[in-house]
Amino acid sequence: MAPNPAQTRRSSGRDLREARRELLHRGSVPAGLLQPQVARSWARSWQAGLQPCGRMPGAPHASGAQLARALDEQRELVAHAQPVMQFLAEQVEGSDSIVLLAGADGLLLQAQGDMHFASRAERVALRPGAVWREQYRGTNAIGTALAEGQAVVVHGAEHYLERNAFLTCAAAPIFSATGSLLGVLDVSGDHRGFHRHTLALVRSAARMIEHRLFDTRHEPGRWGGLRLRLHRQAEGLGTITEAMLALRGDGVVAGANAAALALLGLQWQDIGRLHVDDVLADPLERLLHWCVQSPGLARVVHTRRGEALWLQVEGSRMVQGPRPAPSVPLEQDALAALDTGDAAMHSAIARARKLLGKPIPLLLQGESGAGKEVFARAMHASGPRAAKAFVAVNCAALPETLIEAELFGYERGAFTGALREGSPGRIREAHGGTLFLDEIGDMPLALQARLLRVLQDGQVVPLGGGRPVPVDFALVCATHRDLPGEMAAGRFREDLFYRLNGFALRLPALRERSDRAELVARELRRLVPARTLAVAPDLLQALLAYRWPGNMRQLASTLRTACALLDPLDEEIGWEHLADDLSQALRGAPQAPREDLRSISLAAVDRALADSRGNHSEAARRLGVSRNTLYRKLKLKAA
Ligand SMILES: Nc1ncnc2c1ncn2[C@@H]1O[C@H](COP(=O)(O)OP(=O)(O)OP(=O)(O)O)[C@@H](O)[C@H]1O
Repeated sequence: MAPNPAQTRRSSGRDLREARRELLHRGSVPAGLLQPQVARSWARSWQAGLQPCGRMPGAPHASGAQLARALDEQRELVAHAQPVMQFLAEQVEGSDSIVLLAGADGLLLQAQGDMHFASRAERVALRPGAVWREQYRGTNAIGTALAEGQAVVVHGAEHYLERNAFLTCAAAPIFSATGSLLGVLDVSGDHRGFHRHTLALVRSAARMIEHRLFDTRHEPGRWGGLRLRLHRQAEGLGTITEAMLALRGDGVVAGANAAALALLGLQWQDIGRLHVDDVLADPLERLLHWCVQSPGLARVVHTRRGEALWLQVEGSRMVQGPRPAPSVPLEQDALAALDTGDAAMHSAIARARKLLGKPIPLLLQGESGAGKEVFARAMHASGPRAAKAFVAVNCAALPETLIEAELFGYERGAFTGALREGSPGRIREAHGGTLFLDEIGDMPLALQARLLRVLQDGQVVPLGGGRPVPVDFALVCATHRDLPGEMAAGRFREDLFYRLNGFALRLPALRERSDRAELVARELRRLVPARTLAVAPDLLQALLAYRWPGNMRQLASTLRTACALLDPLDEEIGWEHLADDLSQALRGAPQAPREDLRSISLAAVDRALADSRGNHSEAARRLGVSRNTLYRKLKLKAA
């Protein structure tokens, strides 16, 4: 295991004095005198314009009402943290220390422990309501753990502000099941009482909170999917060292704890993307079967890497029951969730829904970042193949030789560098599920011929020979290229085009969508569920008028950055939360075509016609207008 930076040797008093002198003289942190985490934090504190000595710079402090609101918004975290904090306070009793809980914004929410020390801590505002982000208070365990996303000890004069040098603090971040930082748990005390074991204690306590949060959030009945507990030993199941995974009904890994990431070699980015079949050799159907047959029974499973693990699986009735027929749309299935009020999107979703479960290949067109993959995933999750794999292959991202092996698989020893046991290939992995071929327009001609054969024959022949294997999958392809143009230029096979293009759907570019305000609001709710954020009115206007060349991808990343830059008590996103280049682009933004009455009414006509399968009487009825009015509008449209 890699040594934890927080546990390596602490700097001596001389090192720290020397480092501080250098910082004040040269304005940079000297190498080698400080622990790496502390050195990085000193550099950030200096860059934030903080002076190590002298008067304390201004730092925000929540009013009673603001603190009460923060406690209410984060009540789940606070409720689960409380008993753990009490346990921790008992462990450090008599050591002149207090236990603190801070939110992800550095706002201290709760304190427990030694009242005598608490009154000393009050003098440096180490109490609920104060904000301990690094930018206000320099290097400190809470702020530094938040900035680094790691457990950290900040001892004595390692604190950037000299006034905090009487403290020794150990803090560990608390993560949600999807990897977002929920807060920090901290033990702060008099620096003379420093104990090497405090950090390990705080880290275990943070794991306990994560474990409790995970467990209750994914309780069968409350969570509609499966909850998996995994451990190398049967006795480890049910303890806080167990790995936990939450699976959606379609098998996508929707949540994990840190132990699961370590045990299964996953990363936070994999959550929401990986299917359990990519992780475990035992397929989803088997897990579902066990869940019904003997929930909670410990069994042995194998990971894709071949390791044997003990597993307990539990799930709600919803997962165990038969899936609803695809023709009965659920109120809020994944496709419905994409319908945020734009007419073109609504019509695309309505038409896509009719294709679910039918053997018609779909060709998704739209600009880069418009959400084609998100749309394809939503179709998969809303259709009858949801329990099987969704396999996405980006044809532009791999060199020709690799795509061939990646897609069609290979026999053992087929080429140098191949896995000894061979590989089934992505097409076979999609068997029963959905194969999503992104950037299909970039597929090399030779592979187009092979793909065509697979689609015609319904079987795949692995590289290096071997017997053909029958495959059955729903096919969704996406491209932002003009395929007819590519065909005319001889870069795309016509016969393949007609095979792929069972039905073409074009997703609108973001600038064409009339639901941009709703998309902004939804994304903010998703990013910061605990707070109600507003956007400054002039900024909102600029966001809505901007052309968004990167579409949803660019909008989502802009809002993510803005939320990261918010101060803890901010309730509004303003220009200061945007990167300079985007601010500039927004201020000089050429306006997107305004949503005028004519285009709104024509979009409504399109939508009504799509919903009524082109039946004019039905469409007129849906619109609440006469057939003559509808014909007039259609004439206007054609003009
Ligand atoms: N409806 C949506 N709501 C919120 N975010 C979305 C939505 N659709 C897409 N996004 C965001 O945009 C990003 C890009 O989406 P996606 O990969 O589906 O686009 P794409 O059209 O397939 O892009 P490319 O052509 O470049 O592969 C996603 O990672 C997601 O963050």
